[in-house]
Amino acid sequence: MESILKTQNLTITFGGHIVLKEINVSIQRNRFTSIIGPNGAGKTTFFNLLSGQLKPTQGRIFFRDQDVTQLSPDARTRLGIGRSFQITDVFPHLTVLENVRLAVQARAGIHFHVFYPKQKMKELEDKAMEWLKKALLEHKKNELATYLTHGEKRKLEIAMLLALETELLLLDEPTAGMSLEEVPMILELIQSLKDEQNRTILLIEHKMDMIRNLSDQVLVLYQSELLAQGTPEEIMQNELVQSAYLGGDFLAP
Ligand SMILES: Nc1ncnc2c1ncn2[C@@H]1O[C@H](COP(=O)(O)OP(=O)(O)OP(=O)(O)O)[C@@H](O)[C@H]1O
Repeated sequence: MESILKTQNLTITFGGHIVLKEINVSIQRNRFTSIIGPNGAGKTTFFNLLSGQLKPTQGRIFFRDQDVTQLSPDARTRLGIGRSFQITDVFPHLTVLENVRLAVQARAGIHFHVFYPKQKMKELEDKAMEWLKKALLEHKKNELATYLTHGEKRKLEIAMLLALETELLLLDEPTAGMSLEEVPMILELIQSLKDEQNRTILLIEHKMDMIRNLSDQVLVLYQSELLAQGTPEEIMQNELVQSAYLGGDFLAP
């Protein structure tokens, strides 16, 4: 199995407090990998290191065998590491389509001009519509982003991420803060991305039951360390994982 991303002894400390300690993982190309663990385990920090928002205290990150440890977030996006946008990155007073079009423009490296040729603008919008369709949000294309429900905003973030056309997608708890009715639509979207089998997806999630059917591989972070990695079945049966979560709802079906 071909690996697309590797970390080597990845470690970060904040003011003497170790948040991640010597994390060694290998992420398989075109596979779906979930990262689970309790609050404060270091999951988001791990993503921040992969996307370049943070630099490690020690250790290295390799993407397609290239050492990217010191590269900026933009340089990593250009190489193919895409991090999901946060709701705060969305322009609230632009429409859904305009937000995605801006991501398409960013990907194409085109800056906005007042006299932008009409035909070119149409091409960008057509491309943006493709991503909106994929994110199951085309019916909201003319809605101002500010009026979307929380779940729809998360779908918009994913549409903007898809518009960057990166090979690796980093999704940080896309269902966080959603109402129960909204969760299935995001799971459906993630499942459809997985079904295309041409992307490598890394997903952070709190609960095992959410990702059991989606994941090829699961990484468990616990108290700053990689506690276990394996298939969902292996993780469910792993004694270390079971004892770490004894009494918690983490392994609940
Ligand atoms: N920039 C920072 N400065 C200081 N401490 C930080 C910083 N970023 C994260 N931490 C600390 O690192 C630890 C891990 O945080 P992180 O957000 O990565 O955990 P998490 O597993 O994503 O948790 P959650 O599931 O609650 O989102 C926490 O104790 C947090 O306070």
